[in-house]
Amino acid sequence: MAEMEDYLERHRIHDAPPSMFYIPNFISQEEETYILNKIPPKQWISLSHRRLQSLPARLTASNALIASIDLPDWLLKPAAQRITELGIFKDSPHGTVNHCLINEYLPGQGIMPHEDGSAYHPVVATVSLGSSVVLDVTEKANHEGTVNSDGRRSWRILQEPRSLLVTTGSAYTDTLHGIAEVKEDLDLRPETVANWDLLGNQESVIERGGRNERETRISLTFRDVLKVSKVGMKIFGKAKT
Ligand SMILES: O=C(O)CCC(=O)C(=O)O
Ligand SMILES: [Fe+2]
Repeated sequence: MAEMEDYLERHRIHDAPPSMFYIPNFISQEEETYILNKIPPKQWISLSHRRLQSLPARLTASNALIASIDLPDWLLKPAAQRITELGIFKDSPHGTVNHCLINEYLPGQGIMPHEDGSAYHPVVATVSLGSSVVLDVTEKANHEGTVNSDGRRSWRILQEPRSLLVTTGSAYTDTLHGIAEVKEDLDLRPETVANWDLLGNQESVIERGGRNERETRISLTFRDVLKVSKVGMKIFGKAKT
């Protein structure tokens, strides 16, 4: 247990709001290919700037997960299981993750700055697949000693394929996160990338002159939805008896 805490602590992004953790190569290339091949090709919900899947089900209007089924095995093993082993969900209502949002971004696509909100226990674990991308994190409130022209501090997190990003604490509650709609991320260097020291492959960023040409990226965002109703299951059970 203490070992796992040390492990996580070594992956803390010091130059970011508390608390964010970045683990490169969280899954292997084989595991990445396995997951990508398992994503159901016909269940995408198309939005104007990306497409997504909500597993095991979409949340209701009141943010409840009505789940008669659990997350599928291909999300549980290895990804969700390994995330739970980190201990980051030990204080969450269900002690583990029960929901995964899958987002797909083509080059030039992104997501507007937003917060994930109160439907979830305030921990999100994001596995990145396929392409590197910069996540922009901006504090919500104005703050003294700022660097942004509008008076809010911001940080750039480079998420490499197969990495894990954990967002919790005030990073979850007091910041917005978004992905710019650009085909390449520019000016990536130790001074501009908050998690530079934790990257798995700094060399490839340097070799490309600090440019990241985006390819198709798929993110898996694992969370614990607070409100879970097994009503679907119960009705089914009743009907059978
Ligand atoms: O793709 C990502 O890394 C971010 C996705 C996200 O912010 C969300 O699903 O709420
Ligand atoms: Fe989000």
